[in-house]
Amino acid sequence: MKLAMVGFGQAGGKVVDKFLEYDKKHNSGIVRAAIAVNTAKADLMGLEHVPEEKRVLIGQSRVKGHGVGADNELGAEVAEEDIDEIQGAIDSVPVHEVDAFLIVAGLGGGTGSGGSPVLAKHLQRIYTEPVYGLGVLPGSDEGGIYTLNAARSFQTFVREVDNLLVFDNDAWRKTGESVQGGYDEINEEIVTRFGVLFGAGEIGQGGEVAESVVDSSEIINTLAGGGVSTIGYASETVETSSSNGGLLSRITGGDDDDDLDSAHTTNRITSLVRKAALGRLTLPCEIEGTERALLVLAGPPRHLNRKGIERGRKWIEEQTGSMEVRGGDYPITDSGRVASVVLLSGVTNVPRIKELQQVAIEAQDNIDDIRNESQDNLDDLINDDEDELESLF
Ligand SMILES: Nc1nc2c(ncn2[C@@H]2O[C@H](COP(=O)(O)OP(=O)(O)OP(=O)(O)O)[C@@H](O)[C@H]2O)c(=O)[nH]1
Repeated sequence: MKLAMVGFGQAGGKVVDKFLEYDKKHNSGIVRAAIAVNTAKADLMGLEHVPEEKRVLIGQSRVKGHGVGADNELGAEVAEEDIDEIQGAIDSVPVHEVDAFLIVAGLGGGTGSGGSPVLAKHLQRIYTEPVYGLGVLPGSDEGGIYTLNAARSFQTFVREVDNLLVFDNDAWRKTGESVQGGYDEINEEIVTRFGVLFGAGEIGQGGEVAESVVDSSEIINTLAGGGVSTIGYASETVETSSSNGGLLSRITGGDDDDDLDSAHTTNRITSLVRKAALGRLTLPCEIEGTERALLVLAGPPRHLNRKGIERGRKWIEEQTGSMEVRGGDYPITDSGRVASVVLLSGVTNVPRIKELQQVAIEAQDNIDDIRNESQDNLDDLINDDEDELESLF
């Protein structure tokens, strides 16, 4: 699936930068275009892979390249005022070659949290391609203003996009460690999960044709209908071998050894599907009640089979109660792993979202206290930021 990605704010920019790195490394061809938008000049300068001409600094007249300091109302205003500058960068994207837009942002800050819904609304008005969001929720130790921003942004973002894929930093920080310490690992996790999902169906030249192909339309159909999505992932190392059975032998079957292999392969797949769906999801939730799901099995073709995928698919149907579960494979010949990705779309029973909604309601009452507390933090942040900028120029 070919995407035009827009990283909005610091977290969004870093994740899109990482997607580009992943794309180069795996030759997966999912990032057809990448743009980074920010109010902080230093954040844009810190990116490694997004081309310089695709880095858009907005709000210069308001915040002079220093960021909006977790003020997401200001983030939204600035995005509206400078939407033409963002559109200017999007104008150079061959939109007819992309399957969808993906706007990536941390929902706890100011720029991405406020600006992403504004951009989503704008893109929906101009283009016919679906517009998805990848929203990162803050760690619960980050403070009231981050939670409040996330609560508000989430509500607006989910309304403006065709589907909001969510990653919860809070569920991914290591015990006893603040989330700030571990962004590299977390971003790796995000990119691996979404990379396998979006990479399915994008088989490069000379690649294997999948036995039951997952293509862009299956991903789009699973995400259609809106709401919130989460992703489960599990993988296992497998022995690599040059004696690759290939498509024909997988269809025609083989001798007894092959039957044994095939049973083993089927069992491995079904166990990986369970691990993915029942293990840590990008947004932890009850999987029962999920509206639609997609199962992707990625890895060397000889370690994938239709029977395993079919069993895995049926098992997900039983667990979720959904009648709309798709499944297929994503052959990667030279991979040393078999990975299972489960996309659960339209999830409803999500404790973290209920908590955020509660926060948004309570916050209406004590917004001034939170803002005052955050103003002190903001003053410190701006001082740090200025020191950082001075050292860069
Ligand atoms: N997963 C992940 N989360 C991040 C990263 N950087 C920041 N965050 C999270 O994103 C939120 C802050 O958003 P940022 O993207 O830093 O803020 P911003 O959109 O640039 O807005 P301002 O800095 O307020 O102008 C916090 O909840 C952080 O936990 C990152 O590299 N990876």
